[in-house]
Amino acid sequence: MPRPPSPVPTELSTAAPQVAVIDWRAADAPARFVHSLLHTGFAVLTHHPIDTALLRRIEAEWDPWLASPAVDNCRFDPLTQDGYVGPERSETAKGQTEKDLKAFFHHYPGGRYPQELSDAALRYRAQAEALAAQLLDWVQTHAPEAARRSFPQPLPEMIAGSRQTLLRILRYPPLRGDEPAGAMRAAAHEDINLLTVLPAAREPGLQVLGRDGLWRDVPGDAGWLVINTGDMLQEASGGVFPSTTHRVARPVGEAARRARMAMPLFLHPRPEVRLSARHTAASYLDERLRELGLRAP
Ligand SMILES: O=C(O)CCC(=O)C(=O)O
Ligand SMILES: [Fe+2]
Repeated sequence: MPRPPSPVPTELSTAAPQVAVIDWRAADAPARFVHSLLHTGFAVLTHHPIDTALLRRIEAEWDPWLASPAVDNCRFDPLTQDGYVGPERSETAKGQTEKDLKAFFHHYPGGRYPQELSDAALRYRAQAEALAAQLLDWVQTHAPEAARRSFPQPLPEMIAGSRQTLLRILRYPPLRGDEPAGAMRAAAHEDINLLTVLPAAREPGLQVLGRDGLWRDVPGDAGWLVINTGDMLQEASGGVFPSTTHRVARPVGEAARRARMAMPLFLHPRPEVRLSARHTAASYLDERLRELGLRAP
């Protein structure tokens, strides 16, 4: 007797959409990329044009630099928003109480850059910015009609000539064991900008919050590129593109003894660009930086 078909497990029928892994060179990459952003806020690209040897070089020189006294010459300036922020001052994500277990350096075009380091991070920045602009074109072309009607101007025009795009080089130090119980490497948060380009870190930890309320690891083999939408794209699209909550989980076991490096590029419009009836890019950023404690209230 043939067996009756087994019922579809409920976990499957209610499963949140998965982050798509897409070959950047494929003819259908733009449409699949935008589809994944719409449904998960994230997409992962393989075979992309960013030089991965350059990324390894940046890790090798910035890992010791971010843990050295040299950072004292380049501390964060709240006016220019660039420079080094140490673990003692690090961000407190919106709605969280513990500081993140991380140190980072912010770089803006024409801004400060450690003179003792090579220009590897600047060369990566140029590559990531060019790719981000291309991906924003993909979003504009394949956005649903409702999002396109909502954009106050075409997305590529919002970034033309922008000097607000931020390169952040992050070092999450090895855990010492005395960290506050609730502290994460990066607590649950959303990014503020339009799109984020994030080369997959060599250490695990990046997780995305699904619509079902479950945390899932973002697929991220070495050499892959993680892209996510930020609050500004959500705002400009009238909520059609979600800005998805993500975090970097606190490591356990062997991984806790290793530092983790990451280098997201946050694509920002020019400050005067209107995102919605309520906000320009500048007013939106200002509100969010105050919440993060990176600008005086
Ligand atoms: O370290 C990572 O992989 C992600 C960092 C991140 O989400 C951020 O800095 O906004
Ligand atoms: Fe983030």
